[in-house]
Amino acid sequence: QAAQECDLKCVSDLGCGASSPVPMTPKKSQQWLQVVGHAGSFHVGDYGRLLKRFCKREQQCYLRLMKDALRPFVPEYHGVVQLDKLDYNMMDNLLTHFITPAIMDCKIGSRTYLEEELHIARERPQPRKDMYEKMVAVDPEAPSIQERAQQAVLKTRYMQWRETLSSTASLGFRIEGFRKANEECHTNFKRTKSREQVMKAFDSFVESSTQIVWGYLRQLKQLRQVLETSDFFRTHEVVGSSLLFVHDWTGRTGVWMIDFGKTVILPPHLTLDHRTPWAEGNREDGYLWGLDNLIDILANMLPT
Ligand SMILES: O=P(O)(O)O[C@H]1[C@H](O)[C@@H](OP(=O)(O)O)[C@H](OP(=O)(O)O)[C@@H](OP(=O)(O)O)[C@H]1O
Ligand SMILES: Nc1ncnc2c1ncn2[C@@H]1O[C@H](COP(=O)(O)OP(=O)(O)O)[C@@H](O)[C@H]1O
Repeated sequence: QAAQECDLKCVSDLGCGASSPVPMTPKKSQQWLQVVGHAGSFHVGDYGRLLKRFCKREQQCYLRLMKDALRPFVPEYHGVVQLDKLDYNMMDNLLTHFITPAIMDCKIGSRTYLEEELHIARERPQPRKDMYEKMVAVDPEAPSIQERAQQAVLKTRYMQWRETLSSTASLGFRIEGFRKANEECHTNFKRTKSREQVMKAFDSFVESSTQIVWGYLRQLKQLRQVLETSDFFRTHEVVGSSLLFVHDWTGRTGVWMIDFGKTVILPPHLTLDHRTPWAEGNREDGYLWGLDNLIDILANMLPT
């Protein structure tokens, strides 16, 4: 995807107590690649930073995350900046310290739309033609008679269909796409559903390197431990968020949580364990259930 270098105007700093340190990375041309996600949302900044189109919900999450035990597992957040009259959230570019990295985006959780989106779909249904077209491109038989007549589907219906077609519903995560160091890009995982299919895709991503699998497994277990104690995690419905896996030929690995555009704070009386199955109203997102399955699958890729 195209990304461009830019001169920034800082419109708001971190009023959250997080330090805004002296840049550790020199002001030089930065490398960045987008695996999946909305096109045109990002710009590459200086000093190893990345700009993502401003989303208030995501900003609020990053401000809270900068004060939470999860801080080491998310990109460092540097406030809001303006570029060509548009606002952006500025964060660390996670690829900065890798050499020609391989990158994978894994969407975690058993539900990919917010409960509030379900309410809106009921109150003000807005069938979408673009989603109908994406659906029939994968499976011409998928739409119902009514959907076929309208040539349109509701977003929540499309999202549920994507969940059951992939491993989201059965394993609590799905591979969205990856890019290998040799620039090979793989994004055709809409039907990757079984443990065996996921394992095969993962093996291709790490090019059968046991050392890399070990590295990721260690980091995922650390992340799980921290998630189980995090105040942020206990008090938020985390939907549509991904784990970004990055490694390079030196054997270095890194896993970070990204994309908090659909992560919302819960009402004060409610907390989640992220493992209980979702039933409408309980707000559970299956995040830890998915992470448990992911860890189990990676562990099974190692020699016994
Ligand atoms: O992956 P495909 O099948 O193309 O479907 C996409 C993803 O589910 C996006 O979720 P994410 O951003 O988590 O990857 C979602 O964005 P949001 O739900 O975040 O908006 C898009 O909704 P629209 O942006 O409404 O089209 C939807 O079209
Ligand atoms: N902090 C980051 N550092 C490096 N790459 C990133 C970072 N954030 C996002 N990306 C890249 O951009 C892609 C899309 O990011 P995401 O936040 O999920 O966007 P969207 O909300 O449009 O889905 C990721 O798969 C990854 O390749």
